[in-house]
Amino acid sequence: MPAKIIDGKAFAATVRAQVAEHVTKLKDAHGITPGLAVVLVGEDPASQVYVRSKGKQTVEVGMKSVEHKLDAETSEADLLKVIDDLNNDPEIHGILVQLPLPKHLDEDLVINSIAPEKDVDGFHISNVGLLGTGQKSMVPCTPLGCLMMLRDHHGSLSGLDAVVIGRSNIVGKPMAQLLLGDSCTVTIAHSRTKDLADVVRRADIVVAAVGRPEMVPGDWIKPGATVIDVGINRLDAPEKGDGKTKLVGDVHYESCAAVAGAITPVPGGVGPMTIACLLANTVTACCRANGLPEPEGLTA
Ligand SMILES: Nc1nc(=O)c2c([nH]1)NC[C@@H]1CN(c3ccc(C(=O)N[C@@H](CCC(=O)O)C(=O)O)cc3)C=[N+]21
Ligand SMILES: [Mg+2]
Repeated sequence: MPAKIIDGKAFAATVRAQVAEHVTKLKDAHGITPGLAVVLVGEDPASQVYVRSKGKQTVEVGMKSVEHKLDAETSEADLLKVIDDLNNDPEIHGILVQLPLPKHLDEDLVINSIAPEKDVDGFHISNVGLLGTGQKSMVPCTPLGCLMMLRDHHGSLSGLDAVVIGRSNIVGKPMAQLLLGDSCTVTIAHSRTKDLADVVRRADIVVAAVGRPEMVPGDWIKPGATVIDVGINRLDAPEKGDGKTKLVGDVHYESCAAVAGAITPVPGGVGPMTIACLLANTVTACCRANGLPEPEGLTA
């Protein structure tokens, strides 16, 4: 039986609708508009496209969107000043500094200068520690989106074998924490893992987040397993015409879809859920800042 395709694009639309509903409530009952600030340093074209689509979706759900575009040579002190102003701005509930930053900036220092309660990426060391100890935190958007899709598909994740391929602070490690929180048996695999194929073959849930195009073949997948593909890799696609490109994930879609029970496509899987969860985190942060009840089902 071919895999069920988990439609992240459609799922993200339902998450945004829930966010929009909560935003309306905050405005009508309390006169509060959640605000999200995105800080982009440098002119990377891919980042600019991505930041624009975040800004557009932020406005569509009724929130305030602020963009700070700083040039590539911005000093660390100037960037920290922008962040400090946003930390102290009562109309801003969420702050995202687009990564990666230009080399001369200390990424850890910059991220840890964001007020933890406004850190809608969930990358601040306080949020990492809170998540790791099962306390209320801001949860990184990509793993949160993956968790929502997994819970929706499986109901309970309790007791399932999960293998996360990739150990980044942005996806792999927080994903493992969330799966552990839902009582999975979790393995984090990476480029040095011995017998990766055999490790992956045990998994009921495979989350691929390595950034290597199509590296997971179908014969690594246990029949019926759920495959969550976090990779977004742009490759040349001469077969589509001169200079054309295509997006592929970290799993080889055709062969994995033939054995998996369910799979997320690229594009239209994890990517749209990441942005939807950014909006969800911003509403959550706004509610916490104002001592109001949080939206249900939009946090871990
Ligand atoms: N502080 C920070 N937080 C981030 O969350 C963050 C970041 N920096 N830097 C860059 C990456 C990248 N990222 C994406 C999110 C959604 C799509 C997305 O929606 N992709 C569409 C396809 C878009 C296309 O066609 O290119 C999809 O998968 O269907 C892509 C990429 C968030 N990032
Ligand atoms: Mg890494």
